[in-house]
Amino acid sequence: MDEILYELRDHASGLNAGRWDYLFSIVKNFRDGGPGFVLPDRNAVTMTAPFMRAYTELLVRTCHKRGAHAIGGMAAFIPSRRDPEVNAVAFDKVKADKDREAGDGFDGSWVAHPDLVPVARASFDAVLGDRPHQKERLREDVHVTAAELIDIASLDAKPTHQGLRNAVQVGIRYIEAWLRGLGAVAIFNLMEDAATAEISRSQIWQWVNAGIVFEDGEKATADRVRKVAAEELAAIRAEVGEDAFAAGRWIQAHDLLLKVALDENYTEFLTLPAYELLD
Ligand SMILES: CC(=O)SCCNC(=O)CCNC(=O)[C@H](O)C(C)(C)COP(=O)(O)OP(=O)(O)OC[C@H]1O[C@@H](n2cnc3c(N)ncnc32)[C@H](O)[C@@H]1OP(=O)(O)O
Ligand SMILES: O=CC(=O)O
Repeated sequence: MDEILYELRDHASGLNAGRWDYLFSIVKNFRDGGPGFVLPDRNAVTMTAPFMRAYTELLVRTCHKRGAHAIGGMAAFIPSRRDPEVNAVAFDKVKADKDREAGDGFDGSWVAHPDLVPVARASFDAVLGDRPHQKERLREDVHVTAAELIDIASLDAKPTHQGLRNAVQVGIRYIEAWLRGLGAVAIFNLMEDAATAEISRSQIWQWVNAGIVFEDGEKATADRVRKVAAEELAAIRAEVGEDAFAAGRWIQAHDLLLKVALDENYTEFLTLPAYELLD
């Protein structure tokens, strides 16, 4: 982070804790690093996981040492103007996330949706008051080692069959939207973008290649992934109806997900083969 700030010194005002890109980088770079690097279901890796906390606190310390702003990351929860229950969950989750960031020393944050601006603002105002930032908090109490930044083995959670299904669902739905020109999409009330879709397909790749055994005693195999993907494609077809299914790019999305999740040679970015499918 010191090097990034140095190189961008004439252009950057701070660093953003891009949590999803960070998580994708971790899965991607350590995908075949052995059992100690197998991540549990994506939704079980929250910002309070020790290695995520370590990296965000180090970001605050590094930025403030250099006089740069530490900018918080994007919580995935999307509010809904139509569903008060979904809205309440999103507001609660985002409030907890922004309270943590403001308490940890971030100077501001990033939100996915305009309705979350007042939520984030309230969390930061409670800590900052009238101050525009808290760069004077140097966080010299933060001492993070390289090992702590990748301490995945300390996570309690394990990959689950439902986590595999969710990764397949999100992967197909996101790639289908991407092929129609969308970059960020709300799926199951969570913000999905290329980084979160990359996490989903890379986790499938990692679980299959590591031969993970799920809680039901079944192994993660390519056949199991294909079966789940076929079931999910059928469920989507029933959900959207024949006309919308035919008008969408569902089959291409299904096929591409299987390719980037199961090909023995891990594809560097899922968007590379996806670009070849664009009109
Ligand atoms: C993980 C990462 O890498 S994060 C970085 C990439 N991700 C992003 O930037 C996500 C940005 N957010 C979004 O794209 C959207 O909020 C979505 C796709 C998640 C949800 O969008 P929608 O389904 O359109 O949300 P919704 O219907 O509630 O929108 C309500 C209104 O707010 C607008 N809106 C929603 N998000 C945004 C935004 N980020 N900025 C400006 N306006 C927005 C909508 O256009 C809509 O406006 P309208 O009432 O005039 O039509
Ligand atoms: O780019 C944003 C992120 O959270 O990753």
